[in-house]
Amino acid sequence: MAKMFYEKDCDLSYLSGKKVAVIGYGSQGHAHALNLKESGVDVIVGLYIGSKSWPIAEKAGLKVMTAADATKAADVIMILINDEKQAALYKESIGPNLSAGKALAFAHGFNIHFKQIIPPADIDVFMVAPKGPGHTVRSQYQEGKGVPDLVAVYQDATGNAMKIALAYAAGIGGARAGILQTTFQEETETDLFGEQAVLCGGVTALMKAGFETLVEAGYQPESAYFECVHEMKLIIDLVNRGGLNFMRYSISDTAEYGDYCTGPRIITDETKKEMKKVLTEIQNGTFARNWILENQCGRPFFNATKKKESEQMLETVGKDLREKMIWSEGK
Ligand SMILES: NC(=O)C1=CN([C@@H]2O[C@H](COP(=O)(O)OP(=O)(O)OC[C@H]3O[C@@H](n4cnc5c(N)ncnc54)[C@H](OP(=O)(O)O)[C@@H]3O)[C@@H](O)[C@H]2O)C=CC1
Ligand SMILES: CC[C@](O)(C(C)=O)C(=O)O
Ligand SMILES: [Mg+2]
Ligand SMILES: [Mg+2]
Repeated sequence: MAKMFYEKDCDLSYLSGKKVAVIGYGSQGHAHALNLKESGVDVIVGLYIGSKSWPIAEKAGLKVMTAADATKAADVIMILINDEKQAALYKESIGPNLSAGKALAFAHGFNIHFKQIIPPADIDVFMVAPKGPGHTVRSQYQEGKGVPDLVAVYQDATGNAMKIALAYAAGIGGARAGILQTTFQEETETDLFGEQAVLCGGVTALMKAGFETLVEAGYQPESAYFECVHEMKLIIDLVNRGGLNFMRYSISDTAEYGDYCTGPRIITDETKKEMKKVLTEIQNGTFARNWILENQCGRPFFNATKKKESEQMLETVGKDLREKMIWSEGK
């Protein structure tokens, strides 16, 4: 049984009298910094001179400095810049400014697990990984809710690493939803697998294939968009609320019969075999090596695919439909 923590298990006072540096102010960075600040934590933001995030963080009322200065000033340093840039920043600005008893924190285990960052033994190293996008970590917190977090301790130099991690997770709102104890290895491998095979790669490929099948058969692209893309969230909201059972209670019996007959024809044994291959390539480091190399040679595949994907019909049709929705007015 997984070990879970909730608000009653977390003591925010483990961050009292401590300064937390949030390095990076993007999707996760803005959410962690603002949620912690509103939870009463002393937060600073670490960026680089010329960063486009710098004025945005300052406008939100946060004290901003370079990553090196923020590391010097803080007791807890949470690295929230892009995974592929973390090793270089650590080497240049963070590592040289760490001292015994500080804590280094991550929201994803990639750089520790794949040994791109090797911290000194006299500091705490922990992870608080929200299981959701940064903008949702922020909006859920503002609504009095939270996104579940995974926590893990890689090094416990002070003896308090887990207590500090739980306080941090509570400070960003995770304890309202549930905090699950894990390891850097489990978080890294499951997160990479989930985003590639299911949440991002799997879902977009499924929506695209459905959209294209309908359009190629002569149906209106707008109709295909509503059916295979827009409605996805509405169906998933029901799963989120009450599981597959509640979704199947809400949909028609016709849809439920089609779900049972056709689902296994779309996601077949072959698909599961490929999923296992994807997982193996994550576990044996092939994916990490490819991603690091892709960055070292200027991201040719990433950039070309991003351009092609952003120009596809599904995107242009969807943009037009979303702009005409009543709640989009004035945006
Ligand atoms: N996105 C998400 O929802 C999730 C992300 N994570 C993890 O969180 C971490 C952060 O990812 P994410 O929030 O997506 O990152 P983003 O790409 O959204 O933001 C990166 C931020 O880092 C800044 N930055 C880039 N390079 C440097 C540098 N050299 N020095 C200082 N600041 C720098 C950027 O500034 P500028 O604006 O100038 O580019 C920007 O503010 C990653 O480890 C990721 O795996 C975990 C869970 C979910
Ligand atoms: C699903 C993608 C994610 O893992 C996340 C939002 O949890 C990420 O790396 O952004
Ligand atoms: Mg994730
Ligand atoms: Mg991820």
